Amino acid sequence: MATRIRPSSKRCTVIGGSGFLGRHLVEQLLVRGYLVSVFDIQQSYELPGVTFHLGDLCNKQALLPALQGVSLVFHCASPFPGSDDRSLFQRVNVDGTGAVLEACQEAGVQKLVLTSSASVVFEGTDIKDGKEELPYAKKPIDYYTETKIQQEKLVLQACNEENGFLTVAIRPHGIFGPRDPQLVPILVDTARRGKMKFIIGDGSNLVDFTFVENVVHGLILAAEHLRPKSPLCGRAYHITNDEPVQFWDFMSQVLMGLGYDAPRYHLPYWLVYGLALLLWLLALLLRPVVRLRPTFTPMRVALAGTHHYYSCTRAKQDMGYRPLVGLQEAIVRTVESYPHLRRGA
Ligand SMILES: NC(=O)C1=CN([C@@H]2O[C@H](COP(=O)(O)OP(=O)(O)OC[C@H]3O[C@@H](n4cnc5c(N)ncnc54)[C@H](OP(=O)(O)O)[C@@H]3O)[C@@H](O)[C@H]2O)C=CC1
Ligand SMILES: CC(C)CCC[C@@H](C)[C@H]1CC[C@H]2C3=C(CC[C@]12C)[C@@]1(C)CCC(=O)C[C@@H]1CC3
Repeated sequence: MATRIRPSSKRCTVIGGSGFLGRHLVEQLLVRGYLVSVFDIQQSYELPGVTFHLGDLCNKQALLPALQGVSLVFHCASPFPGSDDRSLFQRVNVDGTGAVLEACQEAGVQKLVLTSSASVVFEGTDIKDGKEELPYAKKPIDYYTETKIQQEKLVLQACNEENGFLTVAIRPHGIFGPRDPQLVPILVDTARRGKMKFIIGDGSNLVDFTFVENVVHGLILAAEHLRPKSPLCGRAYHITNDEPVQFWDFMSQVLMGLGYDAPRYHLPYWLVYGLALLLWLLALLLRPVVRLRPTFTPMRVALAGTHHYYSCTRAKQDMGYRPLVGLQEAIVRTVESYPHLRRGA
């Protein structure tokens, strides 16, 4: 029988630690004195003191060596949300999370902090100051959301104080910041192709965009407040910048900060949503012949044209969460971090 290394409370593993959020988390954990290992399907950087374990999280045997002697695990891995590959989402977010749970328990891990998403309650219609009590989306808007719901349920149900295995889910919304491969790059690419001229709807819809360092702070607070009998056990927490902003104002600030024109002309929401739906169906039908990747997916149009902002009161009460970086400073720091995406660069 393999000998189990005694877990140290400052030793942790970040699954998905090569990704955007995961790498910011790793960097902050090091600053706060943690010993960090990364488990990921790829290695995107090197940092002194960080051990990388490469493998697929769906493979429990591959995970086990990365969890030896570790008391705390952060799970931040997921396929790209814009993908249309249903079986990949099912395999990684659902079956893979099952493997993570089994491996954690087998290795004697005491705490698992999942990065879920506030989108688990989003059905494409307005959410204003949404609390964690909102029911999961009955008709999830895409495969990403569908499998993030199942993933969160699996993780929260696995919380078992008697067995000494505690779990909590953090639900960020619209993460942005330096090195984000999604929000700013997609926005700039759309602008460079001349498709960022239109505002979907009347432009007054409020949303949450959350600076990556605030999400990291929420994840670490969650880990540190997750103890036997604490209110965090088996619960979900919204983490936002606590400063809802008009979607199109935010987009315009980022675009103008990088030297692009802000969108000006309005298009009716339902028209654009209907077109996005048609395009999505067409892409599905043509998939055996050609792989179309529409920029304006139904999910993105819904996110661009509705209110979706969430209350983080529960996180404030139970773990003393406050955003560390305000929205304006976060936008400036983000824009400055993308010199290569500036107009004309
Ligand atoms: N970005 C956002 O706005 C939001 C993100 N989230 C959640 O935050 C988490 C982190 O997201 P983010 O940092 O943006 O995503 P990234 O894609 O940047 O990071 C995810 C990492 O996980 C890796 N990965 C994917 N599949 C596997 C696998 N089977 N085994 C091991 N590693 C794997 C990825 O590798 P590769 O790149 O090669 O696939 C990547 O390195 C996710 O759980 C996401 O659902 C929640 C709310 C908002
Ligand atoms: C083309 C434009 C209409 C929109 C360009 C920006 C979008 C790429 C982003 C705006 C809101 C973002 C967002 C996510 C991904 C990137 C955006 C669609 C998520 C879907 C990422 C994963 C989540 O868990 C929820 C996020 C909500 C906001």
